[in-house]
Amino acid sequence: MAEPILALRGLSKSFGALKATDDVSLDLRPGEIHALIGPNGAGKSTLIGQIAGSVVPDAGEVWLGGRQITGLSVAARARAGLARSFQVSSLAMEVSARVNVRLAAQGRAGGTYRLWGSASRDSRLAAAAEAALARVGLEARADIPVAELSHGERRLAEMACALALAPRVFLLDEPMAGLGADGTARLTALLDGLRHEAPILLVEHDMDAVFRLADRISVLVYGRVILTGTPDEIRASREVREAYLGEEA
Ligand SMILES: Nc1ncnc2c1ncn2[C@@H]1O[C@H](COP(=O)(O)OP(=O)(O)OP(=O)(O)O)[C@@H](O)[C@H]1O
Repeated sequence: MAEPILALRGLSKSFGALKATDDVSLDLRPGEIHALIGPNGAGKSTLIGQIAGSVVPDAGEVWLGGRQITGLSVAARARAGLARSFQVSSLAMEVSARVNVRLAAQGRAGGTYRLWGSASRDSRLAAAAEAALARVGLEARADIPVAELSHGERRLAEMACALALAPRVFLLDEPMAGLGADGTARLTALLDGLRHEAPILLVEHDMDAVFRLADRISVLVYGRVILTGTPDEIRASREVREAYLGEEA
């Protein structure tokens, strides 16, 4: 079996007496979409925070490509190849998607704004930005201020920013939230192809999207992974149905 690109080992985080995540271990393998599902308050966002570096775990380790990154800052993890997006919009609203995506590409290449970037470097970054915009299908809307884009288009612009980072892993926290049927269909098609560029850890409440996209699903309940399996295995589990899926399964 392929080595995992992202490996979580025994991640725990308590807030006072509440164990938000409790000894969570899971792997993200090359080419896969691994969905993390669970009821409200199960600890999904806390887990994503521990992976991305915004939440400091009480115990446990995060490994990326065979390197332990548990002690690294959010920025250092992003540079190491973790692209987190969604839930909180990170786009600059007053400028275009193209400018946002170019800034993301520039951040990846050299940190902050540089006045005198070399011409070849600039054209490389511009090409990376154009490729990302094309990949999400936003070329025709790329010069409109983000504030004037639809909600679904903003999600695609955020994905283009993440793509411009050429990440090793995508961490997506409820990307379908607030999208209509068209937006969900567009984003589902995009994510479906994206898994081959970098594997995706997907936190999502939209069960149709999860069961359509996921290669494997982990079910988190009260901070613990009660089962990891294929969509069919998750559907067939009585424990999961009782704990979470109810009549939806
Ligand atoms: N900073 C914090 N301080 C105190 N409690 C917190 C904090 N962050 C999260 N919690 C609590 O930890 C538990 C897990 O929350 P978390 O947001 O990780 O769950 P979730 O599975 O992402 O939920 P949802 O599906 O509603 O987004 C909840 O009971 C929440 O109230």
